[in-house]
Amino acid sequence: MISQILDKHFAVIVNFFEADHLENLHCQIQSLYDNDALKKAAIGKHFDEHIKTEIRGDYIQWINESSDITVVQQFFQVINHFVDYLNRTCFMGILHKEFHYAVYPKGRFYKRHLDTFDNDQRRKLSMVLYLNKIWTPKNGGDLVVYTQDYPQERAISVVPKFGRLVIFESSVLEHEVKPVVEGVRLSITGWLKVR
Ligand SMILES: O=C(O)CCC(=O)C(=O)O
Ligand SMILES: [Fe+2]
Repeated sequence: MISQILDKHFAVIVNFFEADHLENLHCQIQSLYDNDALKKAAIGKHFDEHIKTEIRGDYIQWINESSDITVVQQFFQVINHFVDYLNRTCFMGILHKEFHYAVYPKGRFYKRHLDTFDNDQRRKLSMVLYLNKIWTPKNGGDLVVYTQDYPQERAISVVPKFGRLVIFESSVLEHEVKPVVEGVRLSITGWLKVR
């Protein structure tokens, strides 16, 4: 997996989280959505930040390690273990992380973009964990990652199936979320950061 990230800047992993943990995370995000607890996502950083539904239409809620919700604590235990591993074996120097729940209702998308900002390059790895119980290509909402294969880029589509974890280099790979055709697309998205 690590060699895939280093070679191709990109990896798709299953079984990173245990089945009952995924189940609990699914219930948590579903109930937040059902209770209208998520906010429209913005674009940019600080003074640049604004909401633009024509670029990005998801609803989010940031989560953090000091949460008193057990499933969230467990989530960060797995992430911390992974960060330790990356820092020990690949000397990645990851010091910080940020994660949020994300929900894309029908018709919503996120146009092609990079996860780093002009005024902030600290994001090293992007991670997306999909939490849709039933999802087929007909539901839409594919993640499309644009690889930089010379001489022509390649578009790789990932169907956001339950339990899949996508990891890619934040400053290297442009990507987009295709419009959701049917259903509600649930995920946790986050970044491992240096400094
Ligand atoms: O949900 C996904 O598949 C990707 C989301 C994304 O690109 C982002 O939030 O920056
Ligand atoms: Fe992104």
